[in-house]
Amino acid sequence: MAAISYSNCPTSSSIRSNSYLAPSPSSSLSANSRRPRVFSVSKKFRPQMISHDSPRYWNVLNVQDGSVATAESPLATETPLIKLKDGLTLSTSENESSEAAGFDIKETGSSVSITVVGASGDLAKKKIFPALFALYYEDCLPEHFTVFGYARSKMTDEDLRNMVSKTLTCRIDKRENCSEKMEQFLKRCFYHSGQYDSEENFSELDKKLKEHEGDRASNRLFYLSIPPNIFIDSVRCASTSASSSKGWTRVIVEKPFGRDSESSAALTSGLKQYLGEDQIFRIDHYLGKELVENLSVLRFSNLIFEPLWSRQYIRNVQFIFSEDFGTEGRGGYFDNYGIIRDIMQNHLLQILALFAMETPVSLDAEDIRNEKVKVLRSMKPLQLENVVIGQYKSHVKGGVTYPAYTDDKTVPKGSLTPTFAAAALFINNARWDGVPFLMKAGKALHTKRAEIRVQFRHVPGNLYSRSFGTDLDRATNELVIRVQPDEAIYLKINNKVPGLGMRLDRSNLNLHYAARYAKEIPDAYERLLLDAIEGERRLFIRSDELDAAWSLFTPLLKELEEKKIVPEFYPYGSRGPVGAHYLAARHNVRWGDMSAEHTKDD
Ligand SMILES: NC(=O)C1=CN([C@@H]2O[C@H](COP(=O)(O)OP(=O)(O)OC[C@H]3O[C@@H](n4cnc5c(N)ncnc54)[C@H](OP(=O)(O)O)[C@@H]3O)[C@@H](O)[C@H]2O)C=CC1
Ligand SMILES: O=C1O[C@H](COP(=O)(O)O)[C@@H](O)[C@H](O)[C@H]1O
Repeated sequence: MAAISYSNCPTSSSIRSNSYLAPSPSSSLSANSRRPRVFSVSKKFRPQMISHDSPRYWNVLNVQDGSVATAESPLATETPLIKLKDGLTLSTSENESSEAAGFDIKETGSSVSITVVGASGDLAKKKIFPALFALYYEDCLPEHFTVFGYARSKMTDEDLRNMVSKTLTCRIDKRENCSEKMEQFLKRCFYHSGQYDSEENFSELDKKLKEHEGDRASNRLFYLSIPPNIFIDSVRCASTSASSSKGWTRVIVEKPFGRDSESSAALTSGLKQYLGEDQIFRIDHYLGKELVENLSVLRFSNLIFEPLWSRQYIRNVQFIFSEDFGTEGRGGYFDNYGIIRDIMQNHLLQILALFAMETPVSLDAEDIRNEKVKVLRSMKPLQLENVVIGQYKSHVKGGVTYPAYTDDKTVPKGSLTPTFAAAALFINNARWDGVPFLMKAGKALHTKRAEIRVQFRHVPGNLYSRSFGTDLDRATNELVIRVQPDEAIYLKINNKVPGLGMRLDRSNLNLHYAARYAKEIPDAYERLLLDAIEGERRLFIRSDELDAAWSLFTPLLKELEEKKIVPEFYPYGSRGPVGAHYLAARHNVRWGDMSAEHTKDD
């Protein structure tokens, strides 16, 4: 039966788990929620749970008149409430059996307040507030929600609204009622100025939050959009003075999660002094990108890919990230981290884990994260000989001078911090033994792009090998998942050029998102914020994943720093250090984005 949703939100988990591919209705539910629950009691309302299409929405049958209502599950709200349409709420003691559960009708609903800690900062302005507005525009936020900005800067509610309004867009021009929606959204935004280590200031925030929450069950989400050295202080103050007493409290933590294994472990134990692991949402925004989400769909819902997904057919896999701008404005932060910590250890490694994992038991967060962590734990720590590092230098092009990394005033002169790195990694398991997984990440390169390239093996005894000359690599299939920009999935195949002769050509079977779908793709932060509100942890990083990720990179990072390895300098706007080609060649790999036939379109 189709779920009846009272929300128009096109991206809520109810819709996502209810895809046309029709996974089993319970496929995205936690183990606890899989058992059908039957609630019955009061004379007036005798709702009976008949299906749960998502963790968030349950279809509830009124056994008296046979009508079906969509209810928000207590699992989603983490409060013992089942919210029916029209603001009615059934509260229940969450009885697991089919025994009477004791419903009691209250005319309230739960509220969610989202506090952006560090609201005056770059990320808040650039990503978080716009994502919240987009969710509001799409009707994805709960009916009773409030957004609070918190930072030291002195601002009024009105100042915050002015600041936020400058970055809000409806993403696509001429969307209906955009300015009214913006006004309505801004009315829900408030500001409180305070120190990050002041329990008193957080108590003041708590008071303001309570004024907005009223009698409702109150759920609170804190987004730590602040430098990492103040994460723990903020969490201590938020949890002791501003956590919810009648609902859930969750904290989204932004990267960097430490600089190495030790600092990451210290951060985790610091956070866990005040929060349970289930309250911590470690964000890696690459996991929220549409094509990264699609990776598992592509692999597990198409018969043609999964059988090929192993060392038997795949020669190598490449994860490529490039930006055509430098560290502009973020040099101070970047110099302490470098490209390996900024991009490889998190974004690219997370994609690798998703790419290489075994089929999870279900789409449950824990099942997926269990498989990802197994991949990470099967990998050898990175060796220096399998890494190339680079740093961009100044370059003059068309009369314009592009700066060197060290020209940034916030970067120490003579800094050896890499702005580019290439690496070869290996997964020591039966599926991937011997297959090089190459990563390449760089700033100030010739293009902005993130993609996954899967290069397949040669066709054994290829009948047409003469048509390819001596370069058999040109004849192999390559699957490209272009994460951004201009999202696409395409497969390079060999085909005959039409005509009477027998000439072969290479063509792309292309799923080009802009051509296939009229609808714009939501920003990663929208998906992740919605998931955090809904308690969906699949796209957030669990602490054991984080430990395993750091174990792979920490020895290398220490060696680079202790030996003061000098990066290879490459001109701003170039294709990066040539060392990356030698590294690939040593593993019999050619970078897919560098091949002679690589054109702008692919
Ligand atoms: N910006 C980006 O694109 C990305 C950022 N991140 C991460 O997100 C978090 C926020 O990033 P971003 O917004 O760029 O950070 P900002 O440097 O802009 O800092 C955010 C806010 O924190 C406060 N703050 C800054 N420095 C200090 C300090 N030393 N002590 C106390 N408070 C301070 C400031 O607010 P006030 O002075 O008003 O208190 C500032 O507006 C960081 O952890 C960053 O690494 C992750 C991915 C991308
Ligand atoms: O986490 C980070 O990501 C951005 C790139 O994100 P994108 O979504 O714009 O591709 C990168 O610029 C930044 O250095 C890094 O910290």
